[in-house]
Amino acid sequence: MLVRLLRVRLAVMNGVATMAGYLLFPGNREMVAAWLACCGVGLLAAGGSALNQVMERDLDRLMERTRLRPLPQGELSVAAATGIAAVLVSAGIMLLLKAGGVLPAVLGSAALVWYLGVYTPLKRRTGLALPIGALCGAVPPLIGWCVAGGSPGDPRIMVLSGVLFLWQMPHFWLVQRRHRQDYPADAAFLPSLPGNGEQLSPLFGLWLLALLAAALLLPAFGLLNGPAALCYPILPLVLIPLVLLRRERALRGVLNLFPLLLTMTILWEAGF
Ligand code: HEM
Ligand SMILES: CC(C)=CCC/C(C)=C/CC/C(C)=C/COP(=O)(O)OP(=O)(O)O
Repeated sequence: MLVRLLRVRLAVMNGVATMAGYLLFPGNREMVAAWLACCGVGLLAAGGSALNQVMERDLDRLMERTRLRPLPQGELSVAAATGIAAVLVSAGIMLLLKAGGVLPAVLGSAALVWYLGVYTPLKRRTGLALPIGALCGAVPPLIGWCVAGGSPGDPRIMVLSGVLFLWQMPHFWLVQRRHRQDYPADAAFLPSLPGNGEQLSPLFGLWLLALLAAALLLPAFGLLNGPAALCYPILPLVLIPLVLLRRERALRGVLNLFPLLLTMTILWEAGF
């Protein structure tokens, strides 16, 4: 039940993205702080998921994909879910404070407020909620970078956060297409985004090309060198034939792994 409430895989992947930001910063390898940051972000994302489900329990009841979640199923009360979220969010903020001081904790709190206070309400009104919500999803690498000693305005971390920002749109569009029955064109909530027809919309392909171009900025900016930079283009280039062959299930699987595979390349570059 808690796995469904906390969306553990999504929370863990946000922790992985935090590690990518930490390892991208050259030199610093204080791994205790790195792990504290990863766990802090993961706890914040998990707590955010629980509060998001408290706020969306009416919508979750309507969708096939979400109707089995603990609140629509009556497995958990609103008070209990809110209490669990409060513990997780408090713990997450404390871990970020311990990992890197006030700035990471403020960034994490701001991302959480954006997710719950901007993205979640906007979802009911406009499909533009997606790119707006993707801003908070691009914050985890920034948190890792700042914990490692980087400056939040450094172009190098802007490239990595920008890649994660761009990735979130095709990531969600494929989820939405997989559950298209939950997103009818006339949905009173969560208006469908372009690209929800039978075929993948040209917008999906264009957005994926933008993601690939942004991803290739990492070796281009010297953020990846040596063998990691040589092998790295394989990662985004695998996506192109999957789109052309319309292998959506494989495309969704590879795309969902994209943040993990990107982090592993940065881990390789960092000499682990
Ligand atoms: C606006 C941004 C995003 C939206 C709208 C979005 C939407 C979704 C949705 C609807 C699901 C399916 C969840 C379910 O059915 O229970 C999902 C799954 C997932 N998301 Fe996202 N997501 C976003 C950002 C992110 C970010 C930033 C990450 C991590 C870096 C992430 C990682 C994942 C993972 C790992 C899964 C589970 C995939 C699986 O179960 O195989 N997502 N996302
Ligand atoms: C540091 C920190 C807290 C960063 C934020 C990480 C984070 C929670 C990003 C948002 C991910 C997201 C929009 C998930 C989809 O929610 P949804 O409500 O659209 O999914 P649903 O349709 O399955 O309910």
